[in-house]
Amino acid sequence: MKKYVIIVAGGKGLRMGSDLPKQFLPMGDKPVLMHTLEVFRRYDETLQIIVVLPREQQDFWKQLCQKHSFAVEHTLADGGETRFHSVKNGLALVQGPGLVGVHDGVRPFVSVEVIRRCYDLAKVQKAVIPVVDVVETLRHLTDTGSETVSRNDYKLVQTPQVFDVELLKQAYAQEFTPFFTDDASVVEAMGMPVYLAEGNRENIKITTPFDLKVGSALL
Ligand SMILES: Nc1ccn([C@@H]2O[C@H](COP(=O)(O)OP(=O)(O)OP(=O)(O)O)[C@@H](O)[C@H]2O)c(=O)n1
Ligand SMILES: C[C@](O)(CO)[C@H](O)COP(=O)(O)O
Repeated sequence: MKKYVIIVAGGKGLRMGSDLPKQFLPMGDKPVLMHTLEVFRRYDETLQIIVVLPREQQDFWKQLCQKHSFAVEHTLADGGETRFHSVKNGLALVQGPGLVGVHDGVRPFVSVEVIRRCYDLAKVQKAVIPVVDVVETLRHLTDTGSETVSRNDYKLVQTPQVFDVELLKQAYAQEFTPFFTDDASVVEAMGMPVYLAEGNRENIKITTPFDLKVGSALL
């Protein structure tokens, strides 16, 4: 069965507040995005990797790849206005049946085991996402204040989110709404169930300078 991953790195990184887009920030000996691609290549030599980057950053990325002698084969797609539009641009390069994962370029600490688990389960379940437990107490904001809710009723959602190709293409043909904050929400909007798999706690999304410090410690 043919397998693809769309690695989205088309955002602005506003919360990082750095001049250099966060996917290119160095972590250890190489940029964040290279770490991410390497985990997926370790998972599967034959996986077709599609990286989504803003068009104006693509030449810079190619220069970085040369500088680091980065040999993980991939194709490039143009970033879009939102994550939804970036995924849609990547999906346009996916031809033929199979499984397609969507992964945030700024989640370099996903484990090979979690990637494998999600792709393996998706062969049967068609739509699989990695999740982890909430480890802190959660409060819900109400009109009058706030109230404790049961954390056992919630999960934190990670990527890669893996789908049957046809299903994800159908889902992404829908009109965009701001409610679509991940790929599962897009698939669910068609009335399709999403299967939860165990993620890994280190699989953080590098969003703020603090996350970058945590990431450097995790290397
Ligand atoms: N138009 C967009 C917006 C986001 N992303 C990607 O989606 C992932 C998760 O988004 P987030 O961490 O929020 O990245 P940014 O949107 O870049 O960050 P911010 O919200 O702080 O600007 C990132 O890999 C980001 O590059 C994307 O490909 N295209
Ligand atoms: C897809 C995601 O990483 C799952 O947790 C998350 O929803 C991305 O949100 P962002 O606002 O685009 O960072």
